[in-house]
Amino acid sequence: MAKSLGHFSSLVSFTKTQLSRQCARLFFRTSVRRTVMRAVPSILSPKARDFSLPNPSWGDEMMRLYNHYNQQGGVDPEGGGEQGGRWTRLPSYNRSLKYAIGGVYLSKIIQSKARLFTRNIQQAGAAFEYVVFYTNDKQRCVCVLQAGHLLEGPPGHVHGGAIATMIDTVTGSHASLLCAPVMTANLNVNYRSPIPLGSTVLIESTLGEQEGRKMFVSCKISSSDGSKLHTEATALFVSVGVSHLLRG
Ligand SMILES: CCCCCCCCCC(=O)SCCNC(=O)CCNC(=O)[C@H](O)C(C)(C)COP(=O)(O)OP(=O)(O)OC[C@H]1O[C@@H](n2cnc3c(N)ncnc32)[C@H](O)[C@@H]1OP(=O)(O)O
Repeated sequence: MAKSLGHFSSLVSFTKTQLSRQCARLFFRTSVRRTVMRAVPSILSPKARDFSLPNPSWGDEMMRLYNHYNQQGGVDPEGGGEQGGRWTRLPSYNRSLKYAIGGVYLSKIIQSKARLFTRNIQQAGAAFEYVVFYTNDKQRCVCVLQAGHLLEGPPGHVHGGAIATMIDTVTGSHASLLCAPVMTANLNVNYRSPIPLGSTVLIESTLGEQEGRKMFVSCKISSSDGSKLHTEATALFVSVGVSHLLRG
């Protein structure tokens, strides 16, 4: 009797062990399958969100200027000829890496949590809402910026660091159009009049001299009707090899 009870209890414990192993295997397989099923479409997805397209947070002035530059080839009201006078919208992603060939895939593998400073706020309209256009000859860029409430510096006005960030972004995007990758070597900013929080302004970037790897760019920020000058800046960009970025 004692012997058969012993057999029974060892059979029960054997069955329990088998069952728990089977369950563990099943759970592992299911959870791995679930993880893979979730990850694969995102890794294979060829599309990155383009942040420079309108969203519901864009106000009337932002939309008016977006349409002005985007529609009908966005003919430059100041002229500049057929070649230089038409505007093309620059797409905008939340990582610089996504601009490279295969970058959308790479960005999911390399430092996958990294995000471009100006495109990392979840709430639309809270910080930097902007779109950049460039002329066909790539000599000029214009950015329409709507400055959200999270960019406050002095009460009711935009933080100087946020303004410098946008100047770096626009002139940097401009220089990148000509020779990527580039890094900012020098940035000089003159703040002439404060930018009201929530307002829409124009950031204009003009290509200056190019000397070897160096690109000089000038920039100004003005009110959307052009009546007030807010900021003037100059920047120097140096084109670098990819190895410079990997070295850190
Ligand atoms: C599409 C994506 C959209 C996103 C746009 C966002 C744009 C954001 C851009 C950034 O914010 S980059 C981050 C801030 N910048 C840095 O962290 C750069 C740090 N500095 C460096 O990595 C190097 O110093 C630099 C790449 C700028 C230059 O190093 P190099 O070893 O490649 O060049 P080198 O020092 O030999 O200098 C090359 C030329 O530039 C000149 N140069 C370099 N730094 C300078 C400087 N600070 N002022 C004036 N000239 C400078 C230098 O004199 C020389 O002139 P010459 O060829 O005539 O001799």
